[in-house]
Amino acid sequence: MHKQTIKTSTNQYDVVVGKDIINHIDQYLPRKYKNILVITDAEVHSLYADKVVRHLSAVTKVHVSVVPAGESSKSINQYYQLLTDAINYQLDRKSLIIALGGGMIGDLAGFVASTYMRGIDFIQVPTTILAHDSSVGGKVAINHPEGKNLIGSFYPPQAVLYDIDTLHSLPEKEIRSGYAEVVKHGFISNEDYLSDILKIDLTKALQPQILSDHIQKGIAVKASIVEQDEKESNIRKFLNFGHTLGHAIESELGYGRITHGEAVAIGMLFAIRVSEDKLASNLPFNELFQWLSSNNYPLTLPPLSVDDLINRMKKDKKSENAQVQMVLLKEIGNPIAMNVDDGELTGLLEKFLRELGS
Ligand SMILES: O=C(O)C(=O)C[C@@H](O)[C@H](O)[C@H](O)COP(=O)(O)O
Repeated sequence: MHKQTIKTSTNQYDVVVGKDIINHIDQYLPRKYKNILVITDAEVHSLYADKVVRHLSAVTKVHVSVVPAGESSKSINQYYQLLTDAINYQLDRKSLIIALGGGMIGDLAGFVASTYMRGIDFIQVPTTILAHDSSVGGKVAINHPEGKNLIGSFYPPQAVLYDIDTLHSLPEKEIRSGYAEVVKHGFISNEDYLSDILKIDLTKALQPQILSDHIQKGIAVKASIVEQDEKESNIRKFLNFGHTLGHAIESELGYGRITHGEAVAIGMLFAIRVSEDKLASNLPFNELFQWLSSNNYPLTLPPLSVDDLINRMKKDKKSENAQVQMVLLKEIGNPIAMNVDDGELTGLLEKFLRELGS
């Protein structure tokens, strides 16, 4: 078992990564909670919810709310329904919400916890590779049809309990989605970590030791950034590498048409092309492209309007005065957040989409 404590200027919590955590979840939770709501999705529910409930109901009252799997559940309607559940289950300020699932569940349940009665405790129990990123750092949110994560808050969990046994039942699409964020952590931190990641073949069974090592390194990269800049006034933006176009693609296509990680993968390729153009950076575009393509990431998109994508990018949270800001790389491990003006962006995006054959 590996434990990392995240310490920011305002709070502190542990991220525990290990095996067989779900089967002993009662031992990881403080006894003080008398009423717990587990929020999960239909797929995770069928795999793990019974276990969680069985282990917790011996010590406390437990309710379960299940939402449909997929990004489209990060909606205002689903959020409202969960608040209604919390009221009906008589959760009070001393109650706990457990987010059992991937990034969508962590974001949605965390946002419910951050707003119900002005904020109650929540714990992240991630079950996907992607959640090594989303469960750490306290960003919680739901989507607006106009843009990803536009409604949200910074609301750190009380703990992250990451049972890596859950990762071995993931469908390929989920493995791809999660690994895009692992690759992102490699690009913004260091060359050795990145080249290690790009050696892995996602189409074959992942070796538990390698997977766990990649995840722990990703969490460490994220932790060190979040500890210095929890509210994203500066270096936390670097964690958004690949997300400016990635989020625009997700919302433009309609949430759930492409996974978050698959969209971020395309976004990282674009950010590399922009870095080459604006910073004359020498980055492994071809190597990343090859790796993505041999691991079956979708790299062509249905026809999308460049103007519409740019309008979406302007709604990104990094934008100021309707100016698109992107995270670029001077080199691997050396990111920078830069404004890119509309004219330049149009030309670069048209060229990039042609290059992808979209
Ligand atoms: O934690 C962060 O900060 C990140 O940017 C990590 C991203 O991978 C994650 O998808 C995050 O939720 C995106 O944040 P947003 O502020 O761009 O919505």
